[in-house]
Amino acid sequence: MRLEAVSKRYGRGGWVLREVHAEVPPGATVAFTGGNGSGKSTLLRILAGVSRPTGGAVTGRPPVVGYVPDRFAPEGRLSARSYLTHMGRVRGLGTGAADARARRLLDRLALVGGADAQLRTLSKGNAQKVALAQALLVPPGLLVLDEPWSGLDTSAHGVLAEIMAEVAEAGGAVAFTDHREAVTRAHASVAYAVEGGRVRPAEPPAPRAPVAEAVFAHPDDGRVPEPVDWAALPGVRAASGDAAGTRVRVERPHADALLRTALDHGWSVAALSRDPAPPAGTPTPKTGGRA
Ligand SMILES: Nc1ncnc2c1ncn2[C@@H]1O[C@H](COP(=O)(O)OP(=O)(O)OP(=O)(O)O)[C@@H](O)[C@H]1O
Repeated sequence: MRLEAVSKRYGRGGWVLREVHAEVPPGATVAFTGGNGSGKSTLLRILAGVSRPTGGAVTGRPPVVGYVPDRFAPEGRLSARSYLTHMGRVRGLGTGAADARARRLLDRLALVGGADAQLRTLSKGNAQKVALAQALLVPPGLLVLDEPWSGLDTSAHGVLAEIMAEVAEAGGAVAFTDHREAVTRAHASVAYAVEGGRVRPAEPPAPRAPVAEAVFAHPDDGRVPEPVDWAALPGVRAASGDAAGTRVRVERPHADALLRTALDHGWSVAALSRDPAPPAGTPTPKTGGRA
């Protein structure tokens, strides 16, 4: 997907984006970084197709787009599960398939209050989990995430990183914004800087190193380890919890530092692999169908 000389102004206001050139290729994870008001959200809305550029062209947008806006404040008595099932049907799934997919996603994201929580009762972070689930009901060819880490709890950070990696590994493109350099470096394969409505390629993130995978568990002596924001540590690609413990994929040059951090926080190393298999359950993006 490509933006060519894209410009945007709202009504008769000043130019928010000027002559933007950017590429979001299949399999890439593209970060747009910049200060408040620089135009990042406007750019992501144009990428997602929910806002039209005033000038220029957008080409090659995949047919299935998942979009998570920076703010999602749903109203209403509908439960998260019913809402997602409805949205799944709007996206062309049968009721059974939509419901099953909704429940699996809400389980994976650990929606507090469960799938039957009413939308209007959700906290910011839990509403964001519903927005993310909605974007993934049909595996997207393009996943657009506006400040996706803000508001999410630590365990969801890991799941989000894992989901982004899965979409890219399945050949989809991911575009996201974040203010933090470390997050951009850990998760992006391509980066652009947005400043005053101009967009330029940022210093390319370090080439992707081979990964190792560690599983951290509670020690046998009954001590409770301190929480760690695994996804924010240097080189961490994904972190998630399962029956064995917390599973963290990290670029190999950062593996020793990760182990030190885990041990310093009272975690026990339950397993370590220098050559792990790709993540299970990698979805295949649809190349046709409704967006
Ligand atoms: N719907 C709108 N109508 C008018 N002006 C808007 C609208 N949306 C955004 N703007 C203006 O466009 C500019 C860029 O806003 P945008 O939200 O794209 O920036 P941002 O980089 O995402 O900011 P932040 O990091 O604070 O979310 C701002 O000056 C903002 O006031």
